[in-house]
Amino acid sequence: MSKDLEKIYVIKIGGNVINDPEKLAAFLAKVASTKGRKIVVHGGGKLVNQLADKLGIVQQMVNGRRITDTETLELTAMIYAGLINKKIVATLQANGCNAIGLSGADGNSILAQKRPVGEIDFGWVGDVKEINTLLINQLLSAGITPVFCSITHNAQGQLLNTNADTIASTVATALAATQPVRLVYCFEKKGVLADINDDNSLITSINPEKYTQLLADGIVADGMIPKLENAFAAIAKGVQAVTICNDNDIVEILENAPDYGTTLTK
Ligand SMILES: Nc1ncnc2c1ncn2[C@@H]1O[C@H](COP(=O)(O)OP(=O)(O)O)[C@@H](O)[C@H]1O
Ligand SMILES: CC(=O)N[C@@H](CCC(=O)OP(=O)(O)O)C(=O)O
Repeated sequence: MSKDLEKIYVIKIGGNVINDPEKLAAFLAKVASTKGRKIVVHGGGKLVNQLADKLGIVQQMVNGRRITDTETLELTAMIYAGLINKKIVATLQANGCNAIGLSGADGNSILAQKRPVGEIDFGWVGDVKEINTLLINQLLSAGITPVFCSITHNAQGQLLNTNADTIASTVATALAATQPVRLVYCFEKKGVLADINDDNSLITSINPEKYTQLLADGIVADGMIPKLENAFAAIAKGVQAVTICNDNDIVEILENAPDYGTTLTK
């Protein structure tokens, strides 16, 4: 891999920030101002929870992943691939960043397969099989920022719901085979915290051994579990750097300012 290649940033934004219009607008303005090749990834699980509640569709999460029945799949596709994706793209456009919104079906960008039924039947949840790096690289070369939502497809007409942290990790990993990639998970907290209620308890660095301990001690839970699993998978498969940080700090993180966020190490 040539060291001269310009780094690609894969930036994932979390559901709580998406649900706060002011925070989301401020974050996207910062992303738009970032020079170089970048990819945005989003889910929007919090908004789906709120709407499902209003519609009386009971939701169930297991290890941070949504059990996706047919009604839930339709709701998630409408919200992730529709409203949220288009709002993010429109806001990037308003900030002078030419972006294009994609589900995994668009341009066959992310091919997935339905998760096999094991101990738990996750329903229409997709595990990623293949990333169309050719298409992504063509878009990046044309100066366009791809914006991926967390809906994928199986190439047989079936949409699937895939965790957005997994999309970010697998896109970053696929691109890292040929060029340097930096993966940044942005959410509403300062990073991984030793005490979830204390923003001053930032854990600055985590390796797999420390993760095992944090998990056993119940310090990381819920949506932080798939985030960390995906972060470590990316590091193990060649992504240069992975950080979990606050949405407010994205510029500082991309400029490598010290003391921001949690850095993952091998
Ligand atoms: N140790 C921890 N530090 C920070 N957040 C944690 C921790 N353990 C669990 N969490 C939870 O993980 C959530 C992030 O995962 P998730 O709900 O999937 O959000 P996102 O949409 O940002 O991916 C945080 O909002 C927080 O409630
Ligand atoms: C299978 C699965 O769990 N899919 C996720 C996709 C959205 C997501 O990951 O959204 P956040 O990034 O906001 O958490 C879900 O429906 O919640």
